[in-house]
Amino acid sequence: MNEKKVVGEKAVEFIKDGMVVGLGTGSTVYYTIIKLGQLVKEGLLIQGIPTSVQTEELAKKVGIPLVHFKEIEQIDVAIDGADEVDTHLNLIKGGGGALLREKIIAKAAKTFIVVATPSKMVETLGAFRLPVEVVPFGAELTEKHIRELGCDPYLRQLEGTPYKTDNGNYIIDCVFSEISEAKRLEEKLNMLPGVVENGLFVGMSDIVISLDQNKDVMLIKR
Ligand SMILES: O=C(CO)[C@H](O)[C@H](O)COP(=O)(O)O
Repeated sequence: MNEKKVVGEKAVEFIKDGMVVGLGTGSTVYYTIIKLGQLVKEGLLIQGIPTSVQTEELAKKVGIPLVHFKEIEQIDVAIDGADEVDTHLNLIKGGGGALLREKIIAKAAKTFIVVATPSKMVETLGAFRLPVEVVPFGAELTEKHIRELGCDPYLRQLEGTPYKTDNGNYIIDCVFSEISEAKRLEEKLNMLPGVVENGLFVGMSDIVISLDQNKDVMLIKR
């Protein structure tokens, strides 16, 4: 069973004609986007807003019409994956480096749906390294300040050089053994000069689509 495909495709059931849809990034929401492309070919009328260059290219390839922020009044539904989902439906995101655009779009959406295989479901956030997007200027200093919040920070690398996001920034992946106060940490990180955004999504998810112990689709609502 392809779990990512099952949960990813389930999300399209929430999409109706006329909606503006935030399109997330990653290998789970990939299946949502492919399925939406099929439905568009069959006559579904939607407009998409991608959260990354990678998703923009995929959406164009499968024929989902895209729209710019200035042309819309609201985003009806945003669908995205996650790296961890806790029991309060708080998330760590950004494993694919798209956390800033993902958070902007999730925040703007009336309904934010997360597609997550059971391996992403955790009691407490923190086993996955928390991605923090920082501006390149003074990144060494920003990293030092992040370390002072109690984590081991690692500047993300790609082929021997610092990984760059679609926004031209760096990602610092932070090992916190356990994140007990996610909202407080989210705020503390974002108050540091040089930090653009971090991958904690607290109180943002409306629905999480996953699988139960029998591998049946499960909807968890806030
Ligand atoms: O936050 C993300 C990208 O920035 C992804 O949604 C997250 O990494 C999950 O990806 P995948 O579905 O490939 O496991």
